[in-house]
Amino acid sequence: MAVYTDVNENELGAFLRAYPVGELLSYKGIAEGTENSNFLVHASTGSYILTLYEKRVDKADLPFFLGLMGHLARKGISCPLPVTAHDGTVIGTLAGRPAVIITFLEGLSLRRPTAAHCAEVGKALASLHLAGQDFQMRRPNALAIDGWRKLWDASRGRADEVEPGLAAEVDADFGDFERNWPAGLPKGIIHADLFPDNVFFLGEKLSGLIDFYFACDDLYAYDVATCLNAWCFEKDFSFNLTKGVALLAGYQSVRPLSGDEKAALPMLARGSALRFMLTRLYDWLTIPDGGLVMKRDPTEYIRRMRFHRAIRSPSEYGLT
Ligand SMILES: Nc1ncnc2c1ncn2[C@@H]1O[C@H](COP(=O)(O)OP(=O)(O)O)[C@@H](O)[C@H]1O
Ligand SMILES: N[C@@H](CCOP(=O)(O)O)C(=O)O
Repeated sequence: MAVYTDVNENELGAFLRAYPVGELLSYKGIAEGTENSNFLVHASTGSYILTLYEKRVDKADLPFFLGLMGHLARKGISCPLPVTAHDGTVIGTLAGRPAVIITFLEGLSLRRPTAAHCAEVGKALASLHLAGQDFQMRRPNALAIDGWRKLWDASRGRADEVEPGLAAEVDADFGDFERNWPAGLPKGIIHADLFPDNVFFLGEKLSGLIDFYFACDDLYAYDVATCLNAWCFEKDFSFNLTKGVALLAGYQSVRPLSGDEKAALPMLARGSALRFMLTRLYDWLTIPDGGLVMKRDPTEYIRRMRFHRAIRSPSEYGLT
């Protein structure tokens, strides 16, 4: 459920008059998504997405996220383009929330991606990394190790309720990450949340990337590791090597990974699994059942953490 704030027809009609989108024809709330309220808007010039930013997005980050989407769209990445209002601004106010209009992308997100889809995602991720290289704004990753530590401090006391032994397991992991997190690898703009719900396809062809609200500066190979976690595991938590081979080959057909990046993949994939386990665990323990925020199962990412801990060589992900 992702309509936390309701919008009435009159206020939306007035809001839209500030943008070059024509007259409001119809609109409806979009159930998918987690963080913000989203609406599909039909106006006389076409379809748009209206996003109202809710409290978990830091308003100070909006110029970075929206500037990045504009930059990537202009460089040929298929992602939403924020619409500029008649007065030259992009961010307006609607129903008391910061609000924007972005272009609508055609396509569907997939519940069961195939290896062919994984190859497309790998290519798109590498193209995004290259296209972001000359983006001028910077945003440190709020969910790097220090951010993980804050989430863990808030959740550790109840972690064993979710999985007995989890507190000790994650404590040991933190020691490892703090000593061995890779330094000196290529970095730049990363998406940081390129999960299947944020990628659209038309058949086997990738048609768009959305949801740049975790984008930041971090290691490119960390973004690759996040995609391995999000795209290449099956429902039974087994790693699908065919999908790993496809995703990594797709990525490397656009941006080859260095030897150091390849060697770091097991540590990065473990770290990324911990990062998503922690945000899920925090939500699981702090958000009341029946609330508006959709809670995701942290144990799916505990399984991935264990898988990566047992990896002996990056070739086990499908690197050749
Ligand atoms: N530019 C877009 N074009 C088409 N649909 C979109 C677009 N942006 C968002 N959506 C729809 O809105 C949903 C939620 O968007 P998302 O950015 O993932 O929200 P949240 O940040 O709240 O998770 C998506 O799953 C998709 O259905
Ligand atoms: N991809 C994250 C949750 C973030 O949700 P999104 O709707 O903003 O992509 C996870 O799976 O934990």
